[in-house]
Amino acid sequence: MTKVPFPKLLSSQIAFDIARAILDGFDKHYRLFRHASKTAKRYFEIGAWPTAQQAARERIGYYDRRVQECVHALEDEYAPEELTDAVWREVKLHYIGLLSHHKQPELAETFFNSVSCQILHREYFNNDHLFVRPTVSTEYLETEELQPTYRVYYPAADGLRFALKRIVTNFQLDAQFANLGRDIELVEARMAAQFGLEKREANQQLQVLSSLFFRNKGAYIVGKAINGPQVYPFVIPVLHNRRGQLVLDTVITDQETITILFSFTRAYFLVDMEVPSAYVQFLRSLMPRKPRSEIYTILGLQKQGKTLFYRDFLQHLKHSSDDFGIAPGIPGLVMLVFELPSFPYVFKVIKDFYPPPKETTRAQIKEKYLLVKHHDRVGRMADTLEYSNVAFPLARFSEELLAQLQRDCPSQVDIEGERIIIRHLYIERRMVPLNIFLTRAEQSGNDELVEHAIVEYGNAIKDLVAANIFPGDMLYKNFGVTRHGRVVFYDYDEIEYLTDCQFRDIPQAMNEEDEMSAEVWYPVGKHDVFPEQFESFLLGNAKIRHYFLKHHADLLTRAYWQSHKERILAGVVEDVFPYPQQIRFSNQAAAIPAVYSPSYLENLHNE
Ligand SMILES: Nc1ncnc2c1ncn2[C@@H]1O[C@H](COP(=O)(O)OP(=O)(O)OP(=O)(O)O)[C@@H](O)[C@H]1O
Repeated sequence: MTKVPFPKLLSSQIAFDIARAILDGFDKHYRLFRHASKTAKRYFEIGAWPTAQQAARERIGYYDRRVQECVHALEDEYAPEELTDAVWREVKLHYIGLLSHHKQPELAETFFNSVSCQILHREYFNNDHLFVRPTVSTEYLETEELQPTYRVYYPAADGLRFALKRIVTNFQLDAQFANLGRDIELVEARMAAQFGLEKREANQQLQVLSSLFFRNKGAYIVGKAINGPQVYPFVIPVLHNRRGQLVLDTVITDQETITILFSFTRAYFLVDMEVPSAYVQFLRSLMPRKPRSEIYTILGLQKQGKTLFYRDFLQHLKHSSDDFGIAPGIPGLVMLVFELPSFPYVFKVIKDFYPPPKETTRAQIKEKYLLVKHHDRVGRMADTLEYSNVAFPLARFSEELLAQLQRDCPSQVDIEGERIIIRHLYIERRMVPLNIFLTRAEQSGNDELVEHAIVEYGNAIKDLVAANIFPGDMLYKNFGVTRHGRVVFYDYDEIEYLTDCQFRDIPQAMNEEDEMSAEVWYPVGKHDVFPEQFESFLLGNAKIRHYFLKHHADLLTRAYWQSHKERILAGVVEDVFPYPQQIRFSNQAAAIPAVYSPSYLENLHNE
């Protein structure tokens, strides 16, 4: 490709118009995105859970729709020969100019890339034509903003209780609290005990993000307390009680629990943000180990998350020297999974052929992965990033991996000089496969760990059930254990909606021959599930069997599955708590100050 010199003058007539059209496309996208966050507040106030879930799902598709709209508009307006690379360079320069007062420049740059990648040829995918690196700074952007990103409260002036009350009432939720005064006292007591704020340093303050975080049936107040050099993150979940009144359910102060709340295994939050980069910066101060890419993603800005992830990946490649190889564990029948040991993610490529008993197609597998992307992942399904045409350095692929890719996924692999291009892949957080985790725990004689893993495994299945997901294949190899010891499902090709499954008891054998038969002698429909059968393929190991039956024997009964299916069909949206039950105020009588009378506690439990 001949290099076009940097333009001394912007001379293209159409470049400005194209830049303007792309930015208008982005602005429309972000307007609708913010609108969805605003309506989330209303749905929360009135408890319209199914509508809220539906709206959250729809929002995920907004971005691609706006990109397509913009691409079509440009293609309609301009002939391909007008969109030369010289023109596109000027488009980018105009675009940079247009972003100088923009509040979401990083997102607008990504939008520019998404549109450009559909119009330009691959050979122009470089920083002259796209934002391979960010150009417009997001630093201190919010100082120009009308609404501050976070509000500051000074407990020293009027007391912690008053500050907390103002924090909650400033959100102006249009719904009744059951007993806000009582809840505030509970928050105050726990914060005082855990943060030790009674020793007041001159800078003592509470900083609270100005918008609530909505997800499922909860709204979350996110902030931090500052006292001298100490910073204490906190999150206060606001929920509805059984009577539809609002309650402060707890205050989460533990860093790890806060990190899990923002985990890659959960649905995206809806947050009304004028300057998203300022939200990301604030959240990073609460969770310094969480990459910015994951924070953008959990805020529903998943394209930005994907862009940043890819930049981080390229940087990591540059600064590492280990080789890509097959991921440890039992190889998949439909996926070839590989890893770079120094990088905490795995890469999954759909194979070209699937041996029996798999009956599926590439399109069906992609559909299942898409289903998970749009569904509430309830902390139990890993989010995946989907990429097309990813280039890797060929020299860093182990021989075994290269041979397997060429054997199992020939349609997905192209070798271009020193690069190997994979046409389509999913990237997902690396976990320890549960089968490996259990074997290691057993070999080390650590029964507590085996029990923990089995309790978590059953809880993972139960959370999925509550979210209307039947995992299909529940073998341990299809689940992983996260850094925080949580068990998460990651094999989606056999996933079904629970409400599409027929849960059945194994029929009584009519004769001895059937009874003794090693084969299934009764007719089985495509969506039939026989929970009694789980025992034979899950509980071969005596220790695992013991712990499973101790904690999750109900999963082996048809009644369990059927009753949950009926609840979902009746329109019940189950509560799934993204934090431990023990820390809920209603479950923590012991931690409640003695001033509260027993009848007071009783009332609290009844709500
Ligand atoms: N996120 C992950 N972290 C670590 N290892 C993983 C991850 N995802 C998959 N693996 C490894 O790759 C293997 C195959 O992955 P996966 O179960 O997704 O493939 P599959 O082809 O759908 O499997 P199946 O044959 O059960 O349908 C797993 O058994 C596990 O060892």
